[in-house]
Amino acid sequence: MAIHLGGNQYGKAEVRLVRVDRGAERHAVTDLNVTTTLAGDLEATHLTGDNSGVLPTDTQKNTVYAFAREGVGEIEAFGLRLARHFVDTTPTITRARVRLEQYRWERLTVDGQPAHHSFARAAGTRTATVAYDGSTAWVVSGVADLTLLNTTGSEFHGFHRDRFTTLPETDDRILATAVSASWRHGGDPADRADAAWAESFRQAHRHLLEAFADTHSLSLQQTLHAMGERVLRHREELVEVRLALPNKHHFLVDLEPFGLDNPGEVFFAADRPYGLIEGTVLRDGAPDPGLAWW
Ligand SMILES: O=c1[nH]c(=O)c2[nH]c(=O)[nH]c2[nH]1
Repeated sequence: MAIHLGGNQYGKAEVRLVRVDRGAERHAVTDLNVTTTLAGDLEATHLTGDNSGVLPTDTQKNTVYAFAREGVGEIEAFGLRLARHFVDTTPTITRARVRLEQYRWERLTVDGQPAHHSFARAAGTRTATVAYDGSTAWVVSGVADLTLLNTTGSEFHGFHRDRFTTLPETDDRILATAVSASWRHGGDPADRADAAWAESFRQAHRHLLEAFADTHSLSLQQTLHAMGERVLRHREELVEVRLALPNKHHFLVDLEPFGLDNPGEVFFAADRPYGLIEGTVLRDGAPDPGLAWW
């Protein structure tokens, strides 16, 4: 019986990095969770324990910290620098993927003035995944855990019913979700400036929020499509948006046993189970994704 090694990759998961930029005016903080993943000619280590081609995961972790000494900047650009370094300087490594999560810190204000060095953790995580194969780089940016809620403007009715269906139809419900969204950049991201990455993120994030707020929803699926479509309509550098939207159900509480009505005011917020609505919205003619979703 012949047995052979299949696909494989390795790296350091969840390198927690906090960088303080000690500006003369005020400090800034960058708080990251970085995962590096390398692949290439690694058969020897798997088959014989010959580790001569293995760049240790410990070294990968050290590289993240050492590169941060020079500054981090926007996570997409930081990921590109790391991915290029691993492939371009390690003979056995032909592909690298760097995943970055950025936890957001908002500056405090004191007496209406921005604080010099004090911050509060803000909701939502900014994400980026960079892949590089020695010649081409792919970048996907995104957000995770962005919790949104509409108190009205959401309906759900006309759905298929069978003998197990009990869900009442509604023309007015709470719509709440925790957005995980990733958007793929088209073109060559190689030499994009930090300012361009920052603006692209800011605007994509804004359009997601505005689409959620603006869409009169007949289903969370429809809202998902509206969110992806709006990002692509406004951001020509982006070609694909993938969304995962948990439906954070809010059930109207029956107050009749207490002789009370409930005109859409008192809800039970269930945490599980939840509907999970996932989908991809693409620009027509979007380029091949290559390793973008690796
Ligand atoms: O927006 C929704 N989409 C569904 O597919 C669904 N299913 C369900 O029970 N509630 C909802 N809401």
